[in-house]
Amino acid sequence: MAGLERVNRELFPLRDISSVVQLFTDEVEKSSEPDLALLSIVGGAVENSLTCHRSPVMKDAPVETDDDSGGEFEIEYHIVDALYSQFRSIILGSVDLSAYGDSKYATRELVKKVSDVIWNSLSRSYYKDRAHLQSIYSYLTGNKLDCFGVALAVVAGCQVLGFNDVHLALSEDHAWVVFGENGGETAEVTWHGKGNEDKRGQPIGTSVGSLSWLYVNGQPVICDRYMEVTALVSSINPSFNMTTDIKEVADFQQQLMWMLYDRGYLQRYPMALGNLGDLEEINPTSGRPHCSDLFSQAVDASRKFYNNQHVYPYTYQGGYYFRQKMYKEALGSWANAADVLREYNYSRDDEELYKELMDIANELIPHVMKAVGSGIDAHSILKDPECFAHLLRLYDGICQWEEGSVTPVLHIGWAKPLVNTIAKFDASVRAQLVIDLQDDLDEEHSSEKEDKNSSRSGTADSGNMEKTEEPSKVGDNLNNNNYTKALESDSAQS
Ligand SMILES: FC(F)(F)Cc1cc2c(N3CCN(c4nnc(C(F)(F)F)s4)CC3)ncnc2s1
Repeated sequence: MAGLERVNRELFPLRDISSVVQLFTDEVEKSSEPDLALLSIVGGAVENSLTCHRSPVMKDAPVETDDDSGGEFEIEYHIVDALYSQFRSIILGSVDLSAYGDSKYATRELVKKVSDVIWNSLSRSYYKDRAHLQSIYSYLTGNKLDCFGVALAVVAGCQVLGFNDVHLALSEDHAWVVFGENGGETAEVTWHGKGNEDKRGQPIGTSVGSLSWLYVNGQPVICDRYMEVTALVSSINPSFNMTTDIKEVADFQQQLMWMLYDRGYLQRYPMALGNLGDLEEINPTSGRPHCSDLFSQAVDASRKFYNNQHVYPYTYQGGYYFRQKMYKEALGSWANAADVLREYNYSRDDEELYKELMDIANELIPHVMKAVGSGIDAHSILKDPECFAHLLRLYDGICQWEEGSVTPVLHIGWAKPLVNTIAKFDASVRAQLVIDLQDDLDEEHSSEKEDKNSSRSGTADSGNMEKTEEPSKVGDNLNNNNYTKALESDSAQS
């Protein structure tokens, strides 16, 4: 049954955010499942009308516009109805259901067919990373979708065909679908990254590739219809250009996210909690949890539902602390992010995460060292052994990420900022370092990476190094090898 009959036509034409929020609220509160195609079309229409021909407000100083220069959009019912019918007819017209048996559950062939229908109707060549390509509105009006948008459109297409077992599966940098009687089947439906052959139709690899962050060690966010609405709302993009956001779109997204949050649809979705935290940091909603609570809820959700295998909750949180100049807490979050990495092998599919860690290690931390180096910070980081421990835990986690990986992670570009950073810490702090040598340390080094999923999940927690029967005071050793000379010469230069 076409979703539009049930839509409250009095809301149209949609002229303000509250009417669009009402439409989304009606959809998630109605007895049957929310209609993904309808919501993606409406959300995309609002986003595109406000970001693609507007007078922008500066990203870091959203000005309250008393006139309605910011909020002007008008979405007519007949436009939404036409686009919705167009999507339905594309899907229903291309898929001959009789060819897929009479099972009420989707088959791999059916999922692949829907993916082909979307895939083959995309423009030949366009800049895939551009903003505003995530919605079915973009697909219908511009034949363009980004990687996430293709996956969402496939799930929406399967919903049109009546296969409500097909759901979105999300890692931190990829999307695929689950389907079948108990959702036990998986299938690639979109591409990933640049220059990689797509694997559409194939199940998610169980090979060594599945030890890469890209598939989050078998801990993806498996969506139900409501979490799929959360994913499409979370993918709303308020950017006008690299430096400017459209405040009305951010407000629109924020209000939708709180509506979904109140219904529990962000509870098992760490990145959505992180996105809402970012929005709240920029523009706090009175009476709502503080953004730092949302970042903590994202961390807790990853620990509770995903075996702490997600990295982004810690980098969302670390980024927040960094912006608030809470540098010790930032180092702690970044070290916790690196603890997650230990479980993974670095693979060429993990570039996005590599860039994130490069930025932390080689841009943000040097910035912290400069900021505290000028002595303004009384309880200086540089005299605090726990900060030093966080820093070492961060780098040790990156090293362990590299261990057993076919692709190296670290290179000289990492070593120079590292040496500089360590050199900034007081010698007295470095001398306090006691390395906790586990008895089985040498066995661990010889064991294959496969053991990663076994014993290592209990890695160092807050970096407190306990005394063991054979402590080796690294501080002393530092003074009689060329490592120290490197430190001294380097610090002499800086
Ligand atoms: F589907 C893919 F392939 F696109 C993978 C997904 C990404 C993503 C997301 N993102 C990606 C991470 N992202 C981040 N923004 N800041 C981040 C941090 F580095 F600060 F942690 S991570 C923005 C929102 N937000 C909600 N859901 C998803 S599903």
